[in-house]
Amino acid sequence: MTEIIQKKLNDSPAMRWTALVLIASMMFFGYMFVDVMSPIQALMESQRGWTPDVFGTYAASEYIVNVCGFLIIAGVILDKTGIRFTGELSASMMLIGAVIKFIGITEWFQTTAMADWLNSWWVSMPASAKMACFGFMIFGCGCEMAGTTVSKAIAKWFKGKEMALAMGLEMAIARVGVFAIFSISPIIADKMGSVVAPVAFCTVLLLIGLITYTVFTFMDKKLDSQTGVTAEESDPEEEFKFSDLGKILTSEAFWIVALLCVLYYSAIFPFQRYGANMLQCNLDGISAEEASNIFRWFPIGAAVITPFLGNFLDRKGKGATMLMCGALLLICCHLVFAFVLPETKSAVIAYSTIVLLGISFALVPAALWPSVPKIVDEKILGSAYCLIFWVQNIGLCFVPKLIGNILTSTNEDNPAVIAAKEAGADFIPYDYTVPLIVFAGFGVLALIIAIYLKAVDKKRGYGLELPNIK
Ligand SMILES: C[C@H](NC(=O)[C@@H](N)CCCCN)C(=O)O
Repeated sequence: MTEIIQKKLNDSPAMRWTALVLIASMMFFGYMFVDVMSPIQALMESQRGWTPDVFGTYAASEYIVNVCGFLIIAGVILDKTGIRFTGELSASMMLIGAVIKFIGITEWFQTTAMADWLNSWWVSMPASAKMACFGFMIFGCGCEMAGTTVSKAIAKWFKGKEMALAMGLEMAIARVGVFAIFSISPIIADKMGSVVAPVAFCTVLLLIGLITYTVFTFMDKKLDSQTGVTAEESDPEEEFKFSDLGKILTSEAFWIVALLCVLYYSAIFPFQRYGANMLQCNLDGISAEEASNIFRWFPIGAAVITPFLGNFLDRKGKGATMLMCGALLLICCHLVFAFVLPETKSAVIAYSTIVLLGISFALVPAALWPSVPKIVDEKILGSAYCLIFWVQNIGLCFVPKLIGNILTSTNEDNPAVIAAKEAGADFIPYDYTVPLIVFAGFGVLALIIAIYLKAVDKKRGYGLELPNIK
């Protein structure tokens, strides 16, 4: 008897890589929007009165609704409705949030009655900042939900194929987005003479992201029709149930990965906020722009290396070992920044440590996210990713504030800081030793958990050290 083997859409490399480009575009534009204001903080202060404190509140607003439980609901939505609906919902929320933020910072909005009312309470936060925070909260819900949806979509399209490479490429594309917006946001603001222009630009890009994801949903529908997955045919045994959430939360492997994730990323994304200033404080006589130029090799280094490590993971495995190496590198880098750089003030050491940190930022994400499908069932993968993001978001929301407080309190008696403040200097030479030790401390805990994960994997046989390509 002749068996007819039907080729599915994701069996074609061209089709599955096209799908990846479509979904990664949405995340590329999303990550651009996240950091659109970061390089124009000084302009926001002069044009809209956003002090560093206002900026801190604005940055935390991205995560606050997620931390309050939205990501748990997002996981249920993802597992109950699937990647097509959730992706569209996420992209739409990102766009709606962006539009609110755009309106909030326009010249026109500042003249409205609503702005007068917003200015009448919590007066240290200007009306523009309150509206921007509100928009950023909605955007943040969409962006994090999109991040988990994209991981689930890649796991679906690349299972048994180049899954880690695809996840690595998606993250690399997103990091290039951060690099790109750091470079072009000040140029657009300068050319158009307003902080509104870069935000408007990124809002339009988010609309394009919604369109690219919509195109992907048609491809995904076709894939489902080929694999025979339809709403009517779905097996009740295979359907997501609320009790599955309990299964995830009582799984030891889930908590190991979630804790590793929050500890590692707490020493990365919050550090990203202070990194350029830390370099300026530790290298004598360099400008903020020169410090940023050194620092931007960090996301770019990670972007270049992540796909190669993803490819290595697909073919050779060694995921748990990669997590350990990444955490170890992170500790070494933060300790070099804390103790070696202030003594040597060497640009070579600064550059090489930034590149090494970039390698760490490639090793851990490249191994962490593709490991999740190995420890949880596919039907609860969306919820698992969302719950991991939820635990991670708690760190991302509060660690920047913690580091800010530590930086302020450990520099209260610093003569150089006092003198610079008294002189009204633009640049304050902070001593970053204690915040950097705290970052290294997160790394030490992450390393201990990574070692434990490797031992658990050996005992339970999750296959974290095995290649993905079968
Ligand atoms: C894939 C992973 N993304 C995350 O961890 C997000 N929860 C946080 C994104 C931060 C920007 N808002 C990554 O980028 O490695």
